Amino acid sequence: MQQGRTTISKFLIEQLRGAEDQADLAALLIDVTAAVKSIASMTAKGALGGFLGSLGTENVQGETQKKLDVLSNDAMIQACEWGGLVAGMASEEMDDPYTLPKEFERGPYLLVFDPLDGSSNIDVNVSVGTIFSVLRHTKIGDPATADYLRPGVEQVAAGYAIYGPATMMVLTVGKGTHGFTLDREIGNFILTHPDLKIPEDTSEFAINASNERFWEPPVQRYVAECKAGKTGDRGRDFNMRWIASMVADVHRILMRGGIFMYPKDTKDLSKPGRLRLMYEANPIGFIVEQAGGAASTGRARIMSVPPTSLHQRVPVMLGSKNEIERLERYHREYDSGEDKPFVSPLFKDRSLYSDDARA
Ligand SMILES: O=P(O)(O)OC[C@H]1O[C@](O)(COP(=O)(O)O)[C@@H](O)[C@@H]1O
Ligand SMILES: [Mg+2]
Ligand SMILES: [Mg+2]
Repeated sequence: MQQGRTTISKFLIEQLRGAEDQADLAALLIDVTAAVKSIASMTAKGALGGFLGSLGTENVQGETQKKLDVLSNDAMIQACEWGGLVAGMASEEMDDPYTLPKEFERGPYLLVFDPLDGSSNIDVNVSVGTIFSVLRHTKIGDPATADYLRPGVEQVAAGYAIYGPATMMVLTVGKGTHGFTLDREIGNFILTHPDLKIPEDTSEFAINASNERFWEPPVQRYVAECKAGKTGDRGRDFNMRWIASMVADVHRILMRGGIFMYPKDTKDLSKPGRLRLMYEANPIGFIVEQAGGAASTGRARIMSVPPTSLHQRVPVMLGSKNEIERLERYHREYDSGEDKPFVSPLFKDRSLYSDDARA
């Protein structure tokens, strides 16, 4: 290894010095990096690996599973089940929590993960990722589902890997958010982006605009104002991006600011959002907050939402603080009936609500 480079293990030992069960937590995170390396190698092989395509099975949320969803899930389990560091694991791809085989010692942590985030992108060779969250398990014996249902504020660590042109891991143990890049020649993650900070202001937003007609009015108001740019209330132009891999959108936000929204919509009233609280919103929320950003449902801090089920969905708005605060204000004004009837700034002069129209 070259002199002066900080490996992920060295970094973790330093960050966790003095913390409870520090060696165990560092060891668990290193096990996660082993899974990430094997997922990175599968995704990098693309069509040559025979890993692309669907399996023809569905996960608990009724989504068709890709081969790589299941292989990535297996990679996480294999890397983390044997070391005596976790008491159990739960994932997007498993209906119920995973119970460790009898022969493995139980450890002090619960690991919750989305093994492959953005997997609809895998067949088109666009960046995907893995998201994980670590909670403490204090009880004796194998955890029940209820033991996993803890709010995001109780996470002791969280992170994601992004399988892009470079494979990176971004993580937090509650002392800032830090990024590591996989050096494939030595097979190790090297600290390349210490202490990431999301700027408080931004002119870039990410949302799947095809759902616009299903959004609530505060989100419609926010996006319409961004789209109106210089000609509207915001007085400046905004840029929009949507990768459809949350990790990739969030990674951009950590690198240069911005906000990401997957709000509640009325497309399917049984779902209060698209993203899952336990293994998408909470870990990413922790990372974003530790980088100085904010993560909200529009009405509450994501990490304060009490989980009621393992695969619970939640509205997500996160990134540059001042924009998230604005979105929360729009929700408050809407809920209290304080805001004026929403009119797209694009049509202000011609709308029924404009002074001209009323005259
Ligand atoms: O296809 P849509 O509706 O734009 O949703 C995209 C969102 O869904 C997700 O792909 C959900 O994650 P999974 O791929 O793990 O199910 C996010 O990564 C992404 O932001
Ligand atoms: Mg996901
Ligand atoms: Mg997934």
